[in-house]
This record gives sequence, C-alpha cells and structure tokens, in this order.
Amino acid sequence: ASEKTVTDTAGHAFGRLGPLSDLVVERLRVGDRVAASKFGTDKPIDDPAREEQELASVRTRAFALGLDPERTAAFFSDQITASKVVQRGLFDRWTAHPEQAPTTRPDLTEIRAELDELTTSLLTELAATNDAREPGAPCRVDVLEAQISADVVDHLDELHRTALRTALQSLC
Ligand SMILES: C=C(O[C@@H]1C=C(C(=O)O)C=C[C@H]1O)C(=O)O
Repeated sequence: ASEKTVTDTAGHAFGRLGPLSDLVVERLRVGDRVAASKFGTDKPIDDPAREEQELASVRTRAFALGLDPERTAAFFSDQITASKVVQRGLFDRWTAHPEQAPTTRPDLTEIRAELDELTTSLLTELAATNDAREPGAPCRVDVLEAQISADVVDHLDELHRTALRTALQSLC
C-alpha cells in the first residue's frame, strides 16, 4: 500500500489567498517529516547555513519575478520559523509520549528537495497574488479567511494552527 500523501488529505482554503495558504499548509506538513528525520539524531532543528542559502536564493528569484525581494524574504523567513515551531512542538510531544514518536526516519536530503520544489510553487503563487497582497484591510481579511478555513478543512491541530498563524503573519 502506498503512503498517504499530503495531496490525498489536503483541503482547499477559501478566498483569494486560499491557494497560497494551501501551499503554506503543505510546507508545514513537510515540517512534520523534517522533525521525524531529525528526532533522535544529532541533527539540530536550526540549520542557519541552510536557511541563509534559501533566503539568498528567494531574494534573487523574487527580483526576477517582479516581486519585492525583502517582502519575499520576510515571507520565507516566516515559513522557516513556522517549520521550526512544528518541529519543536513535535520534539516535545514525542519526548513526552515516546509511543507517539515516529518509527521510521525519512531522509532529510530528499525532504529538502521537496521543500525546494515547494519554494518554486510558493514563489509562483506569490507572484499570482501580488495585487491581493497589497498591504491593507482587504488583504488582512483575505488572510483571515484563508487561515480560518485552512484550520478547518485541513483539520489542523493546535500546534499546526499556531504555526500557520506565524507563517501568514507578514503576508499583507
Ligand atoms: C526544514 C529544516 O529545518 C529548519 C527549517 C528550515 C526551513 O524551513 O527551510 C531550514 C533549516 C532549518 O533551520 C531543515 O533543516 O531542512
């Protein structure tokens, strides 16, 4: 039997920022597997060198897409922070309840390749939502709509809801 993938279970968040929010949730879910790849190893949750490399890359690519490099880097910085919220939360959960800890350890190199693909999708969606993300009240309403609907349609637990708020905090 094949493993259940994110796309099998993912819902669709509402509104103009729904598709972007779906990708953000998908990236948070990858964070679960990052945690599983690191838990019980000496790999730290924080990898500043990898983060720097990702942010440098998105700055360059943002410029080429006509996106503001600093705003784009801030968005990806939030994605990284949110992933670490998930990772820390799961480490705490698995330490307190070892019976819930993962029994297989996915390969971090493969997961990072998936994250790189998600970066491309996220950049495309940021470009597609550039007008909707003009700072102001309409954008903030769209963010709330996407966020609250994602909580429900993706059945997010408290930890992932918190991480989603972090991930969407500087969209407008
Ligand atoms: C996801 C990882 O964990 C952390 C989060 C990162 C991210 O979300 O891109 C990058 C490096 C780490 O600080 C990872 O190590 O790849």
